[in-house]
Order: sequence, then structure tokens, then C-alpha cells
Amino acid sequence: MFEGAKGPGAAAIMDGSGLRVAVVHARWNTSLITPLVEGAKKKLMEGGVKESNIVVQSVPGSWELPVACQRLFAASQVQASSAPSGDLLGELGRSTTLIPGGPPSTASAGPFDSIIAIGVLIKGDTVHFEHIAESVSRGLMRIQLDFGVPVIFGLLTVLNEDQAKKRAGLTPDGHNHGEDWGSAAVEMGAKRKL
Ligand SMILES: O=c1[nH]c(NC[C@H](O)[C@H](O)[C@H](O)CO)c([N+](=O)[O-])c(=O)[nH]1
Repeated sequence: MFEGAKGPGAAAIMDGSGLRVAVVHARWNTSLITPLVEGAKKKLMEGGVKESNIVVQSVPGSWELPVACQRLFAASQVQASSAPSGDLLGELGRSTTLIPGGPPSTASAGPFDSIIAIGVLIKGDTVHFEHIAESVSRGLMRIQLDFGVPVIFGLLTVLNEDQAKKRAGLTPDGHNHGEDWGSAAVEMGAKRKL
């Protein structure tokens, strides 16, 4: 069935039950970030990822996403190699998110199989937007290639708030891109373990 030009199309159903996933989100534009994070978590769990294996971390803004992703993944690798007991990563591994509910969770031991980086950049009337968008994109790609860990690109770079609302699934004709990112994280995390 032709699924339209946009979107990744159907992939083989992957089993996320053994995956550990980090969701790192900015706090700028929180009203847009919250549905995106919730959409990603929804699809992670629909893909079989246990909630206890999802670590959600927040950072001030999108500029901080790469360093937080890098630090979280590196710490998970160290923790995995040092026979961890109890919670993974200590405070670093505790979910500190704006998403209501969701007690501070810590993932079981082991490096993360995939990371979702979520931010919303809204163009202003300066070139600040371009600098952040370009640097964060390159930084997230570098983490993927340096560490060999899938970093799902969840940075919305939009020209106005209406475009962001649509992509956060907040309009009748919108679609929550966070769900796509959650599905991609399951697929790429599972493929990393093959
Ligand atoms: O995530 C965002 N951060 C933004 N700026 C903050 C930036 O990401 C850093 O947190 C800040 O510069 C401190 O390093 C934004 N704007 O400035 O417009 C934005 O739209 N989105």
C-alpha cells in the first residue's frame, strides 16, 4: 500500500523488550516539549520497552542536548562495565523531567541502546536560531558516529509556533512527531543489538 511521500514507511516489527533508551529533552517551549516527550514514550512502550528502562533527562535548552546525550551515554557505558548494582548512573540516571507523573526511574544496568534528543527551536528575528540548529545537529550526529549509538533527531526547527504545534500533534491536522522518534528509537536500538 502506498504510504505517501513523507514518513519512514513501515519497518519490520522490532522487539524493544530488552532495550534501554534515554530521552533527553530541552525545557525551552515546554508546552510543545511535553507532548513530544509523551509521544516518544508512548511508542517506546508500545514497542516493548519497559518503562523502567527509559531514562528521561531535561536540560535548559536545545544547545545543551549534545553534551547531555554524550555524558549520559558515556556514563551508562562506564556503569555497565563496573558491575553496577542498584540504580544505573545514580542521580544522572534518574529521570528529572517536566512530564507529570512518572516517578524518578532508573534504568537497569547497561549502556543505552538508543537515545532520543528532543528540542523545539523557533525562529526569531536574529540568526541565533541558525547557530543553535546547525551546531546541535552536528553535535548529535557526532555522538552517533563517535559512540556508535543511534541518536534520534528530535529537534524541531520551525519558523513559528503554529508549525511547532502541528508537529507536536496539538492541532486537528497535526501529527505528533515524538511518536515517530519513539518508533525509530526502538527500531534502531534493536538493530544495534543484532
Ligand atoms: O531549545 C531552545 N533553546 C533556545 N535557546 C536557549 C539555548 O538552547 C541555550 O539553552 C542557551 O543559549 C544557554 O546555553 C531557543 N531560543 O533561543 O529561541 C529555542 O527556541 N529553543
